[in-house]
Amino acid sequence: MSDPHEQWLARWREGRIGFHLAEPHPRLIGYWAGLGLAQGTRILVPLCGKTPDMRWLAAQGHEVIGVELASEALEAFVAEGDLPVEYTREGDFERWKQGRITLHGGDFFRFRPAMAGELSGFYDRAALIALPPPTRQRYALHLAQLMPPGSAGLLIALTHAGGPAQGPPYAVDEHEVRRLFEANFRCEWLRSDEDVERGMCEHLWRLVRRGPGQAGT
Ligand SMILES: C[S@@+](CC[C@H](N)C(=O)[O-])C[C@H]1O[C@@H](n2cnc3c(N)ncnc32)[C@H](O)[C@@H]1O
Repeated sequence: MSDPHEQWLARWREGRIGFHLAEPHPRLIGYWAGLGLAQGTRILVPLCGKTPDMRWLAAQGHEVIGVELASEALEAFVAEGDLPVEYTREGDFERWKQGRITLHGGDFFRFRPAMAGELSGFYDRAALIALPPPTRQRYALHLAQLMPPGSAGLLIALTHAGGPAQGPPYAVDEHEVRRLFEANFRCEWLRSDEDVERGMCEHLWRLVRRGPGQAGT
């Protein structure tokens, strides 16, 4: 079974979702306000799974746009919410809308700017680091296509204590974050946190989308 999409769908079917956290991520709670994004602005959560981070963002007054391959994850997410759900299909994508949260079920790389609407921010936890090396370059470019100049986001990357290891999660160090994103985003490292038990270190970044003519150095 080498199809990466099928591998993720199988994980969801079989409940192998150790990456899922029941509570909003502490770094999201601690650092989101620092981006200065107003209430009502629209935030993209790529490869969202069923993370409660989306409900936390909606509770801050944002419109939230999640994109996820596994419908199972998105069905589980809306089932945990209290508000009524509107379900539609559009081309390759299924769509669930619940309050301020709209979930697009399908391949992130087929998700187009017109489907997202005017985005102001993004939040990536366990999205970039879920992808193998060649796909990460594609991801960084696709994110840049979706995010307009001046928009900003948080990225949580990760390294393994013992050096590179097979993923997911894949190790993505500072050098790689800058190599992938610097051309289109100003990258600012915010902090690193070691998780001794898991032998990993999480790195928090703020990324700001550059405008035309502001290419990275
Ligand atoms: C490690 S999980 C992280 C989920 C979520 N961000 C979280 O913090 O719980 C990565 C997710 O990406 C989804 N995924 C993988 N490839 C994808 C793609 N091409 N398009 C959309 N979702 C994808 C998987 O199904 C999985 O739910």
